[in-house]
Parts: sequence; structure tokens; C-alpha cells
Amino acid sequence: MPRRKLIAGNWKMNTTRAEAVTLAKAVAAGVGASPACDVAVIPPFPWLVPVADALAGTAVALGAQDVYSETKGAFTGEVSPGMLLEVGCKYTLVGHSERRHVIGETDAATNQKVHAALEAGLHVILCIGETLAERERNLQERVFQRQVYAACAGLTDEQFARLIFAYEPVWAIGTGKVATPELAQEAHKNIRARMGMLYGDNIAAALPILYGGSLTGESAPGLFAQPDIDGGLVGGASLKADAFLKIVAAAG
Ligand SMILES: O=C[C@H](O)COP(=O)(O)O
Repeated sequence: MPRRKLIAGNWKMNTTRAEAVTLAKAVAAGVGASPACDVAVIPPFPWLVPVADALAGTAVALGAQDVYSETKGAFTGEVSPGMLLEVGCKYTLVGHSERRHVIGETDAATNQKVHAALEAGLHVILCIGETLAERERNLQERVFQRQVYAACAGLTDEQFARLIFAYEPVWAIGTGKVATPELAQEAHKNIRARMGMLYGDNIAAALPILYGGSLTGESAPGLFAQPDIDGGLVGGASLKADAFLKIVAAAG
């Protein structure tokens, strides 16, 4: 069965409440009732509820930028998977490079979050990708292996089937240096092959792998034409409805 593309807009720590609601409404209006791909927006935590209200009855899903690995308790500042579900999230990001490289999140913490989120019923967008220094030393394949093996450790086949991967080369995030379609395709193919070794070819063939890193309406068509690229995780270009909708159109 062909994989359905997903375009997810990660707003990161941007927008006021009013801007978030306006942006969500504009995306939903542009996407229409039955888009040719899945579409999600991922606002900052405080805007999840107003954005959920703005998206009610539309084809655009809601996601969270992070999640904690416990269900409740004395974890000041954290948000549980159940809380995200209760406010209407379908997706959560886990292991975004800014969590790994700015906040210092470990592979082990990523694995615990993946387990907790999947167990609660969320769809997890697991982010992986190499830094510029790792790419320059040709270490990207080792990095993919370390990140995906660690993040997926202990998952059942059924849990793995609810995962989405996002390949985001760190050197391409927010830099304007988008990966070429050929480079991204090679990385996605490699990641899918590794997953085939772990979970079997059928499960690996069904795994959606998004590309992220300076994606725009101009670069999206070439990237989305690649056989192993199943959509995009969009940062900067998701903050303007027109720019984001161009990327959505390229996935149709
Ligand atoms: O989550 C999104 C990615 O980090 C990509 O961000 P960007 O499109 O601003 O490069």
C-alpha cells in the first residue's frame, strides 16, 4: 500500500496566542475538507487548546513539540502523553534536534518518551539526523543507527507501526541550506533499510519518513518526488500560511 504523505508544521517557540489561532485557521481553510496528504500543526504548549478549538471540525491535526515519559506526578514543567491526548493532540515530536542539542536530551530519554507516548495512543514523530561535524566526517550512517536503535529499543512491531520518522540533518535546520533530493533520498533509503533489518521489510516499507530542514515550497517538489521521502517536518516556512500551504500542495 502506498504511504500517505504527512506535512507537519513545527512552530517551535514562535507566535502569540492570537497569531497562532489566525495561522491555524488560515492553514485549515487552505487545506480544505479532504486534502491529498495528512496535515498537522505543532504549536507551543500554551497554544494547544486555542489552536485545537480553531481546528475543530477541520482536516488539520494537532501535534505537540515534546512529551514526558511519565503519566503523572512530581515532574515540574513536564507534560504527560495523557494531557496531550486530552487537549486533542494526535501527534507528538520526540527527539527533535533542538531537544537533543540545545536542551541536552539523551538517546535514553528519547526511548522512554517514545514508549510512553505510543503506549498512551499518540503517534510519534521521531526526529533523527546528523550534525555538520558528523556529516563532514562521513559519520551520518553511524549516527542514524545509534539514534534509531536507541529510540526504538524494546518496541513491539505493533508500536513500531505507529511511528513516523523525520530525518532532519542538523546543518539544514533553520540555515536555508536544504539537503539535495539525492542526499536526502540516500539517507531515507539507508534508514528504511536499517529498519528492515530490525522489524522486517513489510514494516519498514510502511514506515513514513519525513524530511526536515529549510524546506520551502520551492524545494519541496524535488524532495517529495523521491521514493523514500514521505512528506516534511517544516519549521520556518510553517509560520506563514501561504508558504506552508505551498509545501502541502507539493505533497498532493
Ligand atoms: O522541526 C522542524 C525542523 O527543525 C526544520 O526547521 P526549518 O524548516 O526552520 O529548517
